[in-house]
Amino acid sequence: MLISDKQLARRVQEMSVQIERDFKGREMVVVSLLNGTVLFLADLIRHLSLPLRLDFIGVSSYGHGTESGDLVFTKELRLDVRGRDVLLVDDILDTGKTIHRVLAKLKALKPRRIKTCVLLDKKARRVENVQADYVGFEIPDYFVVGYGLDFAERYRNLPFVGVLHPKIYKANAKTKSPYRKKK
Ligand SMILES: O=P(O)(O)OC[C@H]1O[C@H](OP(=O)(O)OP(=O)(O)O)[C@H](O)[C@@H]1O
Ligand code: HPA
Repeated sequence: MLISDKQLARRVQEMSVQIERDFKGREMVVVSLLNGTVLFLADLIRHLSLPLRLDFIGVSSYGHGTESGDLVFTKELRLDVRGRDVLLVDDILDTGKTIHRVLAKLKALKPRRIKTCVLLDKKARRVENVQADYVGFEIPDYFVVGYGLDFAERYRNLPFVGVLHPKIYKANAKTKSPYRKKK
């Protein structure tokens, strides 16, 4: 275990206080990235008493491995963010490729401002020059799972953040993809 459920709860509450302060007086649009943000997002927004709208972008690049691959958008944003204050939420900032691409997409929609919020920041593997405005925890270079984060779509339901033992992903390298084949 790297981060306990109690540590997560405390930090998420602290992050919400910071966000409330910065977004006061404006209705924000929370844009959350699927699928990894499910638990973090649910805990974060229940602490926010500001008016907000919520939408999702589906984006995936890790598939059933531990390395970033081609980025695939699985769901597009439906809300209009032009002139709006956007809070972009993701579970982890790792290489930075996901947030970098999503930020470019969002900026093209002309919001008033975009603030980024991530639960975990793994600086060691960064390849894109991106930083988040709100960070829950900086973590070392481990492949982590739990509290929404997966390995091959498993472990998202763990209530804590844990480090995946390398023997799990090494053994899994030869196993079948969990995804449906494209027709
Ligand atoms: O900074 P990066 O190296 O781009 O990695 C971060 C992204 O990787 C994970 O998504 P993934 O592709 O695993 O999809 P998921 O959210 O469905 O798990 C995670 O949820 C982030 O969105
Ligand atoms: O460490 C990680 N764990 C799960 N998903 C991820 N996506 C990027 N880095 C990670």
